[in-house]
Parts: sequence; structure tokens; C-alpha cells
Amino acid sequence: MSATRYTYLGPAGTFTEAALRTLPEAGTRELTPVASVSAALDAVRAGEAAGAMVAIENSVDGAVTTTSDELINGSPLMIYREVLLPISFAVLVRPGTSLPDVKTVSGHPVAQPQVRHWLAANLPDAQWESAASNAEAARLVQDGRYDAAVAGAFAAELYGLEVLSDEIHDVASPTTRFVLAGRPGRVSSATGWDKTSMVVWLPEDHPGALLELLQEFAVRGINLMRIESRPTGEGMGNYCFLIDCEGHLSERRVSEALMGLKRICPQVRFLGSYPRADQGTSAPLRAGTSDLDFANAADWLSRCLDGRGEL
Ligand SMILES: O=C(O)C(=O)C[C@]1(C(=O)O)C=C[C@@H](O)C=C1
Repeated sequence: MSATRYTYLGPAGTFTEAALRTLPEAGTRELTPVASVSAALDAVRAGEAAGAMVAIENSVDGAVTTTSDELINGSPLMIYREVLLPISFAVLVRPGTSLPDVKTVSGHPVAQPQVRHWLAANLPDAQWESAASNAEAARLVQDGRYDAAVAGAFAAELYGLEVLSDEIHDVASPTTRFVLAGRPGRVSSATGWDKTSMVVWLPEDHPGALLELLQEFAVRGINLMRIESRPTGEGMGNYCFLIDCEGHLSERRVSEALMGLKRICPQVRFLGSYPRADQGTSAPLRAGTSDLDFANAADWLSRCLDGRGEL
């Protein structure tokens, strides 16, 4: 087990690596590129890494479903940090390539919807080829496999490529949200500007089932920040929900909402309470004014979790 290793979707030059490098402790960690989001999280599950940085949602394309499914299924993981990274895509080519030479263009599947209109207008006949990451696409262009890659401009130098066009994204200021996931453990203390994530499986299908679930937050005045449904895989129409809400587990209203969900839902998976990366406009809680102190919250957690992160 490497307590100092963090894994990320590689190779070098991905946005995920850029997100990881924004963490203050990045300089003292061994940052290890791996081939996929699943491999990054598997290394954490196997105890080979202390954390994995993974993309979880994009402001243009929505959920990164591989990450959602990893957090929902398999042995539980917890989110310890989040990073919001502005994304800027460029077209990278081997030196000397011009736009009419580009017959194939490669990138991560999440990148494609963010540059669709630019590609249709500027490379209408080029064939799109999905790659495991944007930096992997750049590496494949260096190898001569594809003519162009959609990636961060910063990847050009790493792979001996040139920036043919920069800032090609269709929507201004796309942002990707990344999270640092680790094995379930100590929840860091409340900062006063926190977020809590969970997965909730719907109670038996009946009118108002989703409303009942949402009421656990509404009656306690807890603001929801995200609700994303994912199929459970158990037949058509069966969904679970990835939910982010404002606040920290150590606030009584948040822990009570989780216990309320536990009463009405067949399964609840606590995914962590961690500092928010956004500079939101709602009034922050004052740090240190939580209803429960951290020791109580940790105690509450250990009583409620069955040792695997499940409530
Ligand atoms: O980290 C990278 O560079 C990736 O290729 C992954 C990823 C993602 O999965 O969302 C990261 C950010 C961009 O929005 C597009 C792709």
C-alpha cells in the first residue's frame, strides 16, 4: 500500500492530471497515470494508492457515467476533495499538418460533445476516433495513428505536437468537476463550506416515492446541489440517485437527513462530506458552528456504516 500514491487517468497531460496538480499536497505525492477511471479506482480499492482523481461531471456533457457507476457499484469509496477545472480544448497535430490534411481526429468521448459544432464546421469530413483520454489521443497522433487530437494545449509539448487551433469548445467556459476518491475512512472536519454526497436507492415503486426522498432534504432546509439518476441494472425503469447536498455530515440536519433516507430507502451509500470547490453565493455556514463535533460525527458514522460505507 502506498499512502503517498495518487492515481489518475493518464498518460501525462490529461485534464485529470491538471486537476490533481491543483491539490496543495500534489508535490509530495507520487502521481501515477493509469489507463482508465476504473483502473485508477481499482488501485485505491486494492490499497495500492491512497486516492484517485476522477472526472465526475462536466458543465456541457453532464455526468461522467463511468465514474458514477464506479461510485454506485463495487466496494464503497469515499470522496475527500473536489476540484473544478476550466476546460479548454485545442486541436493538436504533428508539425507541418494543416487542416485539410486531417482525416481522423481523436479524443476522449466526453470531449466530443464539447467540440461537436467546431468539428462539424472545420473538419466536416474527418472521422472521429475515441481514445481512452485526451492525452492518449495526443500520444496516438505522435505515433502516426491519427491525424489530430482534441486535448489540452498543454499536452502538445509533451507529445511533440503543434497547436493547430485553440479554444475550439462550442460553449464558453466549459468546466469539469473532478473528485479525489479514497477508501472509506475518516471524514475531514467541517470547513463551513462543505458538500455531502450519497447514493440512494428508491423505495418500492409507488406514487410520490421520489418526493418522499426529496422531502428528507426539503423539511430540513438542506439545499440539493445535484441529483443524477442511474439505472440499477435490475430491469427497465429501476434507478438509483447520486445526490449532492450542501452541508457536512457533522451538521445535525445533514446526518438526520441521511438517517431519514435510511428509514425509507432500501439502501443508502454515504459518499463523503468534503470542502466545496465553488465560490457559491449562498451564505456559508460559519466554520466551527456545526451541531455535532467531529468526534460525534465519526462515532455516528461508525455506528451507522456497516464497515463498508453502506448505511
Ligand atoms: O482528463 C482528461 O484529459 C480526459 O480525457 C478525461 C475527461 C473526462 O473524463 O471528462 C476530462 C475532462 C474533459 O472534460 C474531457 C475528458
